[in-house]
This record gives sequence, structure tokens and C-alpha cells, in this order.
Amino acid sequence: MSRRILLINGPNLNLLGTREPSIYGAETLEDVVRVAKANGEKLGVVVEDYQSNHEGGIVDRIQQAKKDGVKGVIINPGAYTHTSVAIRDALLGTDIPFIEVHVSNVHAREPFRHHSYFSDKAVATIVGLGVKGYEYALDFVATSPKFA
Ligand SMILES: O=C1C[C@@](O)(C(=O)O)C[C@@H](O)[C@@H]1O
Repeated sequence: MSRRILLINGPNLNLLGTREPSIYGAETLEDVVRVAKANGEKLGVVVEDYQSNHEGGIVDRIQQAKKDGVKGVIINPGAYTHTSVAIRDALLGTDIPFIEVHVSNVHAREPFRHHSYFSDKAVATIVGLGVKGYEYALDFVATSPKFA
């Protein structure tokens, strides 16, 4: 059976493409998801996607992923990166390994973006590579035994 992978994007990432393009680029979230699903097919995995502007929705979706047998999560928690114990606890509580992705280089930005509630528990973090970061993450999650 194909490995199931869940791509999660947090608040305001639905605005990719129009939101501060000098920081986040011109690609839309629809572009990101389309590429992820197409690459998933090539890699022989099933990519599911979820975007929400609501913390509880993301917690619920992670809990559902556990029930569904999802093997890995690629998550850009958006601003919840810097605030959310609840989403961190959902990932730890379900024990689904995950990669944290940020489109921008958060470490080169405001100090409040330097701390993440996820990085110390992530298998890896990818920052500052634009939306390509999602592709690199998928490539790894689809092929690494850490996510089998
Ligand atoms: O919403 C976002 C996007 C972001 O996660 C990124 O992808 O670079 C960085 C966060 O600090 C910010 O709140």
C-alpha cells in the first residue's frame, strides 16, 4: 500500500502568491499542492493536503491523520510556528514524524520568528528555499525509512 503523507499549511499560507511576494514569492498554494501531488505520484506516495487559519482545525487534522495511518507530515505552521504548544503536542501525541518547512528564512527576519515550537522535534527543518522547500521535504519523506 502507498505511503500516505500529509502536507499541512497554517494561517495566511492560503494567501501565497499575493501575500508579501518579495518575501514569499509568486507561487500560490494551489501551485504548491499541485506540484506536491504530481511529485507524490512519481514517487509512489499519496499526498493529502490541508490548509487552515485555525489552530484547532490543524490539531484535529493531525489527530485524524494518525487514525488514517499517515506516515509523515510536512508542515508549515505559519505564525503558529512561534506560538503553538497545541499543534506541537498534536504532532508529539500522535507520534507522526514530521518535517518543518518555511518559505522564508525565518532566522534572517524579526527576532520573534527565530523561535519555533517545532524545530527541536522535527526530523528536519527547511527554511528560506521558497516553495522549493516543500518539494525537497516531500522527496525525503517519500523515500526515507524514517517515514515508512
Ligand atoms: O506565516 C508565516 C510564514 C512562514 O512560516 C514561512 O513560511 O516563511 C514564516 C512565519 O514566521 C510566518 O508567520
